[in-house]
Amino acid sequence: MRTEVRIERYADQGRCVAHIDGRVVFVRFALPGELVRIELDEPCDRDDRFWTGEVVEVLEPSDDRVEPAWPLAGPLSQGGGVGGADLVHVSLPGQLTWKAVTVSEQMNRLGHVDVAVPIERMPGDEESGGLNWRTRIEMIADEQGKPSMRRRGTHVRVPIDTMPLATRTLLDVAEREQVWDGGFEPGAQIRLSVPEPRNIAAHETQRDNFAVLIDGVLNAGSQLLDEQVTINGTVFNYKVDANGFWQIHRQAPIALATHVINLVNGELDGNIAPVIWDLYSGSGLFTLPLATLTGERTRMLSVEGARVAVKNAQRNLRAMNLSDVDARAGDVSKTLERVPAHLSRPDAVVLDPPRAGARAKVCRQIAEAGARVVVYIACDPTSLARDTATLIAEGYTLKNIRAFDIYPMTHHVETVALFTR
Ligand SMILES: C[S@@+](CC[C@H](N)C(=O)[O-])C[C@H]1O[C@@H](n2cnc3c(N)ncnc32)[C@H](O)[C@@H]1O
Repeated sequence: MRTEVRIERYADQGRCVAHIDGRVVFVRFALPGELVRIELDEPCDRDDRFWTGEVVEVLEPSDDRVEPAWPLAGPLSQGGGVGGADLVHVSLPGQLTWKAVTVSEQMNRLGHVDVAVPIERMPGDEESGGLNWRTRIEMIADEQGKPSMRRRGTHVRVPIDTMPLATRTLLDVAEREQVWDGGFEPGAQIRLSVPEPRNIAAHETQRDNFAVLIDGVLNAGSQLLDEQVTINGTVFNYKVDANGFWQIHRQAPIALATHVINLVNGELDGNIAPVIWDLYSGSGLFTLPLATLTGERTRMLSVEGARVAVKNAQRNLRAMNLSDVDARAGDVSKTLERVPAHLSRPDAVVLDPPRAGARAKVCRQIAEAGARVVVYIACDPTSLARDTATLIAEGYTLKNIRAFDIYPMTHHVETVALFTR
């Protein structure tokens, strides 16, 4: 069913809100203030609490509207529908406004704090129009064995021969490894991971620093990738599993780790022997700089659920002779129930949980351990806002909050919040 609506405001998941006869409709590819014709998703029953739909025609456009730079990810009615870039119809400044409003709204609604959270763009993104930032991409092989993406609301797989959000280095590797030519098992998951070269000389001798994984199994390149991150002038080298977690935007590891270190150092106030926890620590992106760039005799506990990532974190720590870090594999909440005495009273806690957030139990465990400083890195502002309410109830104050646009063209945003008590 098609109908005309006036778009009111931003909602979640890259959608906006409109109303039809008092009923909420979540609309894809819309912008506040616009008058648009939408196609409602079927089924839309009288008893539904809300409906969803997508813009098919823009009658009165917003100033923030642009032609999609990647039409395949745009609206279905314009031949798009493959997902992966739900703000592709929004100008780059408009994307920052969208994210700033949604983060502030969530912090207000669920965290009960009134803060403006401007969003900071990553270096290079303006020049590349919000494209060419992903160091990791995933696709599915279609019936002909070619890389493809599924068109929303259908079983149709659209073959693709490029990925505009991928870095130029990744696209070069894909070309060289003839990934776009196909030859994969239909239905297979194809994942490419290509570290961003930070050092041109090293890059030339590191032609195998990439991975093509098919259904999680290495098909070409290396299982163990070399990532390099420079933080406040110090170079850190990381071994990372090609299947494991690593920040996707080519600039995110630098921007996030630098900000985290600066926040922690700003709060430790010259403490030369602090105890620091790094929770949800992955391969040690924050652990290594926290262990070396804070106090002279910093002692640390890091906790990560993925065993392979912990093995790599331990390898990364050994390579830097960092013996004062107890890098543990396990669930964060369970591990925090049995922390060795010398690490049990942290001065600062850094946590970077998955999308669902740390949840109330972990926030309370952090508070009970007596941490004065908490640095929370969040990929979902809704979870951050919920956990903010718990931390505030535990006596913390939100002292600083910044957000980073490490997912251009999508509604996703990374927020870093500093709490003190
Ligand atoms: C957003 S990533 C952050 C990793 C790391 N800080 C980084 O930036 O590279 C979240 C990590 O939490 C881990 N994780 C998820 N749930 C967990 C849990 N309940 N206990 C421990 N680790 C968990 C995941 O395996 C993942 O590595």
